[in-house]
Formats: sequence, C-alpha cells, structure tokens
Amino acid sequence: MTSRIVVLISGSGSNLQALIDATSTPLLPSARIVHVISNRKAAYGLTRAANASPPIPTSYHGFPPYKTSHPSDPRGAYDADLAKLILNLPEDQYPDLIVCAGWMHILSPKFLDPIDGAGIPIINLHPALPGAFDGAGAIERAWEAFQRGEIAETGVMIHYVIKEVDRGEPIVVKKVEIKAGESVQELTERIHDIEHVAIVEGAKLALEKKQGDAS
Ligand SMILES: Nc1nc2c(c(=O)[nH]1)N[C@@H](CN(C=O)c1ccc(C(=O)N[C@@H](CCC(=O)O)C(=O)O)cc1)CN2
Ligand SMILES: NCC(=O)N[C@@H]1O[C@H](COP(=O)([O-])[O-])[C@@H](O)[C@H]1O
Repeated sequence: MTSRIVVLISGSGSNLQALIDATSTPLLPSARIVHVISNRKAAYGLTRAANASPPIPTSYHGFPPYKTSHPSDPRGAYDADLAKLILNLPEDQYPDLIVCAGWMHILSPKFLDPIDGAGIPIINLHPALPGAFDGAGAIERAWEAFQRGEIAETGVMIHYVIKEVDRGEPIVVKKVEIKAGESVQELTERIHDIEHVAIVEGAKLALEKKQGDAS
C-alpha cells in the first residue's frame, strides 16, 4: 500500500524537495507526497511541488485575513480551517502522515486535536537538539551560544508535533559539531544538508511506526 504524505511549508522547500526526491528511491519506498500546503504565497516550495513529476497539488492557506475576519481568535480560526482543509482532502490526497518541513507557524490545539482525532501523526523538522533552542532561529542561536563558549555542538531532530513547541518525542536526532571560526552561514549550510537526510529518515520511521501500531 502506498502511504500518503501531506507536507506543510513556509519557504524555499529544500526539505520538501528532499522528500519528493526520496519517494522514488528505497529511502522512502511506497510513499507519495500527495499535497503541499504553504502559509506563504511566495514560498518557492509551491513551485517545487508544481514542478514535481507528476505535479503535486498545492494549497495556499494564509494567516493575515484571519486577523480581521476573526479578531478575537485569529490563530484558532486559522488552525481550525487548516485542519478542515486537510481532513476534507479527496481520498487520494488524504494523509497517513503530515510533515512540517520548514513550517513556521505554531499549531494550536484547534489544529492538533482534530488531526489527532483522525489518527494522523504530525512530525516536524527542527534544526537543534532535543530541549535546546526551541522555536524559530535555532541555528543562529546555537551559533551565537558557541561563540559565547556555551556549547560545542548543536544538531537536527525530527520529532512528533505536540502542543508544546519542539518538545514532542524525537524520532531522529543527529548531532552537528560546530567548528571554530566557521560563519553562521557555513554552519547553516552544513545543517541544511543534514536536515535533508534526517527528514527522509524521520518520515520513513513515522510511517513504519504508524503501520506497526495499526497491525
Ligand atoms: N504546536 C506546535 N507547533 C509547531 C511545532 C511544534 O513542535 N508544536 N513546531 C514548529 C516548527 N518550529 C520549529 O521547529 C517553529 C516555527 C515557528 C515558530 C514561531 O515562533 N512562529 C511564529 C511566527 C513566525 C513567523 O511567521 O515568521 C508564530 O507562529 O507566531 C516557532 C517554532 C511548527 N509548529
Ligand atoms: N523551527 C523550524 C525551522 O526553523 N526550520 C527551518 O526552516 C528551514 C526550511 O527550509 P526549506 O524551506 O528549504 O525546507 C529549515 O532549513 C530549518 O532550518
């Protein structure tokens, strides 16, 4: 049976591209990226999806309109609609797994609860080690901590998504040594390369776990 993956993005989509490329190899066998959702209209990841062969359906789900349409709880309304978007996908795009691949929006229980209720696991790529540098800008904060002599290494993890940001159970953890004298750009490039491996490994493991739990 082919497993279906929905990917959430906000930017360039290099991690999405790694997933797309892996689905045609033994790295991620019997899996398809069936839909890509971005919260940023200009995200190049949407172009990557459109350029895939065959093209991957995409949706843009932007947050700004919710600030005026739902002033009392824009995040809750946005998240509830995002869950409906996914849960109402046609059967051939209905996910077995949701992957946050550079998805830069904190997901509230208005999203997490209906998705959990549908039995769909969510995983996230985070460019740090478990318990370190939660949130956005993790690579830069790790590099700065290294300059202050506070750490010698950072890392990349793939973890399950729970309400507490970046505190879900890790699936893949890869340590990354920070090199004396390297720039934050050089560290970022090294980390991105490792992310592209980790996200494929994490998706494979999450799908295997789901299939194992179901059997
Ligand atoms: N409930 C959860 N939501 C998300 C998780 C998670 O573990 N639990 N992981 C993040 C991904 N992420 C780090 O890995 C992350 C992304 C963005 C932010 C953040 O502060 N976002 C701001 C908006 C920033 C922007 O638009 O540039 C926000 O949502 O207000 C923190 C962590 C994905 N979501
Ligand atoms: N907290 C999550 C986070 O900071 N993710 C970061 O977003 C980038 C997305 O790149 P991409 O759009 O090229 O995949 C990733 O490289 C990762 O470091």
